[in-house]
Amino acid sequence: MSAISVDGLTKEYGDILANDAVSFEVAAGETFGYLGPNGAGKTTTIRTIMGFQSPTSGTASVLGADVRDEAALVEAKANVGYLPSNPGFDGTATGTEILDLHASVKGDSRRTELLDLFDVPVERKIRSYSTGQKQKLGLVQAFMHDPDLVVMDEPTAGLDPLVQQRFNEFVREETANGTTIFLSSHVLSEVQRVCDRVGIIRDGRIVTVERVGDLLDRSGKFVRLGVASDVAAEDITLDGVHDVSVRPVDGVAAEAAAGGAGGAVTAAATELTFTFTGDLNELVDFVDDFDVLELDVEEAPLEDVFMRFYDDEEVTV
Ligand SMILES: Nc1ncnc2c1ncn2[C@@H]1O[C@H](COP(=O)(O)OP(=O)(O)OP(=O)(O)O)[C@@H](O)[C@H]1O
Repeated sequence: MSAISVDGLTKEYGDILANDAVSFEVAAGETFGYLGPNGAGKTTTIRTIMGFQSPTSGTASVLGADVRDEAALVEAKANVGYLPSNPGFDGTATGTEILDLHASVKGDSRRTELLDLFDVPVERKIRSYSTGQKQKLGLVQAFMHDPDLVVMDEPTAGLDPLVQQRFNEFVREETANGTTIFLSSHVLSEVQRVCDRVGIIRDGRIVTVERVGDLLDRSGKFVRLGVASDVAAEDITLDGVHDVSVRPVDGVAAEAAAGGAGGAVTAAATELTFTFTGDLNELVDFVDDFDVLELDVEEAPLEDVFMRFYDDEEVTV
């Protein structure tokens, strides 16, 4: 049985089609990332699968309970943790009071362990919390009853890099222990660190659902190569190179890029940028023939990935 099954889910808000026949499955034990830019429809799907709003058409099930069957969903949700985006806790309550309330409904067998990990000032009133402290309280609340499935809407928003790293390790440990995790994000690199598979949504429609490794292989790398010679786009003859752009760099810039001190650099220099979908070993062999001043290899930006999917879609429609 899938932990989450979404089937033709459509949600309209008046004239706005926020989810358009969205379908995907999240297997039990999987960590699934739901990716998309602002306004793509992620929160709409999450709120619908959590039963906070009804679908216009289509359906979804959570731990086997159809979201349109209120009684079944309430029962299933005893085993689900949920972290909304920007959790809106009552500002006049303390963290402890919030956790006590949730504990009375679902339990809190892991409260102490999680508070040690995420370090929340639980004795203080929520209105004095920073954004990150509220988010950490939300994480403790989502996991403290040791649920089988945790659904999180942008869980790392507002977390500093150290806590983000702690969160990533924690998610990997939870997955290893068999918990199913569904999280939304608009940052591919973040999802890439913890998720097995991703679903990408744009303008309310699923663009792709695939394994993170496959997605990154198809998306390629963004390469910036600085060389101490005059190079044209046609000189980059390597398989897997796309969208080459060439910019001559003046002597001073070349010297700075090379980290050289003193003495003007007279040779021409070139900065090339391109997307690379080939074998990185071949890229390394290829650049060995140049006098390399700079080489950066990064994940392709998420927007480029989205654009490529749109291009693909246009071709096939
Ligand atoms: N209650 C609502 N009433 C009207 N329109 C809504 C409502 N909630 C969301 N929308 C619209 O539906 C679309 C999808 O919004 P949604 O919040 O699901 O996107 P999102 O992917 O979660 O975005 P973000 O990353 O910015 O949180 C947007 O155009 C949004 O303006």
